Amino acid sequence: MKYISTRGQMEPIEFQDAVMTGLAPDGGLLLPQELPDVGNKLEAWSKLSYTELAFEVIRLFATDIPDADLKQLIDDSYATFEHPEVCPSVDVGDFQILELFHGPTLAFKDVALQFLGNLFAYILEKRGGKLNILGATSGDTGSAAIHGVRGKPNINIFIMHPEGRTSPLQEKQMTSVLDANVFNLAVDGSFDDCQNIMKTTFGDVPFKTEHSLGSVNSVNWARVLAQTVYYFYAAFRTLEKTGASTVQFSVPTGNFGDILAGYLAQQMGLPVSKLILATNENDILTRFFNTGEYSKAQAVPTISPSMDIQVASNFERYLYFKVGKDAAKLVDLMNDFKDKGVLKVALNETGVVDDLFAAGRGDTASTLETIKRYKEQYGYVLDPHTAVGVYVAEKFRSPESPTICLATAHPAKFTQAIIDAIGEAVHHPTLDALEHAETRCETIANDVDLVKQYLVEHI
Ligand SMILES: Cc1ncc(COP(=O)(O)O)c(C=O)c1O
Ligand SMILES: N[C@@H](CCOP(=O)(O)O)C(=O)O
Repeated sequence: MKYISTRGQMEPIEFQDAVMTGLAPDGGLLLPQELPDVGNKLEAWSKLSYTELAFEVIRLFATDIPDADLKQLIDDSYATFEHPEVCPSVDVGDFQILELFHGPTLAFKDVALQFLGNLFAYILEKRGGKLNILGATSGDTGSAAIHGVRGKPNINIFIMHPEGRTSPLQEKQMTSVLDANVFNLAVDGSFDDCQNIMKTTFGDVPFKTEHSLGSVNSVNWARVLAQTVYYFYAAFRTLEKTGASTVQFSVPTGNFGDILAGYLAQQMGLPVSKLILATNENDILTRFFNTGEYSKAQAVPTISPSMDIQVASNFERYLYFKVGKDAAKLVDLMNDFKDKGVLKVALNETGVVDDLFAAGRGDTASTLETIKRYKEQYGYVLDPHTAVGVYVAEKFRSPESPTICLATAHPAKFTQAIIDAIGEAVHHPTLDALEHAETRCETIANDVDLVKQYLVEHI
């Protein structure tokens, strides 16, 4: 399996090169040349454990890693999860809640980043050399990535977060990791600013090459790939439980990485009838799927801070499929967005961009109300991001197709929102243990050159 850039200006490369490259040199995102059709494998796959399934899915894409090595990488990566099923689903009201928060940092990011951390170490051990990771986070990628690579030889990790715009516990999870290879930078700006600094730095190809920069964000193909696995796993559990022939997924969305993984699973043959895209007040993606217009806005802080994003990195991968894999058309659209702050696609005959998607937004009041209602009716506490997904899913219930709502983080990470919703905090021992932890973090202006200078001084 070889990888190409959405912008068409790169020779195809192998999986391990794709993992180390992160963002393509032409500024595009990497995708496999072809997606495999796995329709005839689904029945056999439905009987596998999570790690067995991860092996079968990932080996179709990681064709330059020997099977025995890949199996070991996967087993090591998911041994750190506290639930034996890795990503279990539970019945809550009308929905299946897919709990993706049983990894070390209590968010869905661990599913891919435990694997990616081990994959980086594996590739560096085989090839030699060093890797300097530059990442941007609105709260969860940062700590999951840091926990995936802390203390690993020949890897440094530099994570930028928007100062004061993550939850206090999310910040503590990152800044309390004191390993010498971990650097936290609090940027005076939004997550979009952090992501822009990251992509601009990667866009300076000589600088990126000289300093061996790599990516842990969903820019990295391996992130999206590892996330496709739980769509298959959860669909199998729900299909066998309900006897339905299709499922729908509701996904709280910011950078469009998680829902893209669902889209790819559907394109590969998983019977998904609908992908319900849910945003908070930062609703560029909801507006796009409902109107065909993807137009820039300033991100505002909300109680689901990890989704406070108005430029969605992986949207470019979806758009590439939407324009029929025509790189030139994709580049024109991305240039429109860069130059005019807006890009437009035509609506179909049913008046939407894509019948596979249904999109909606939840605001602060509806998020708090949903958390409260689910606690009162079902004794289940949703985190604020998951609550946005559940709230929007309620509008798109289907009698034939059961809905799986992705629970992307543990509620204990968002103390204030949970107190505001149900009047008391929920706890998790991993987070309680951080109460008196020492922290280390530097503040920095929203300035690409300053970040580059910081990298040069600390690599
Ligand atoms: C808890 C949580 N939910 C949802 C999201 C949105 O996921 P994505 O950015 O892949 O759309 C994020 C951030 O990525 C997150 O941390
Ligand atoms: N919500 C994310 C933002 C970064 O997304 P990624 O999927 O591209 O890493 C976060 O928690 O940092």
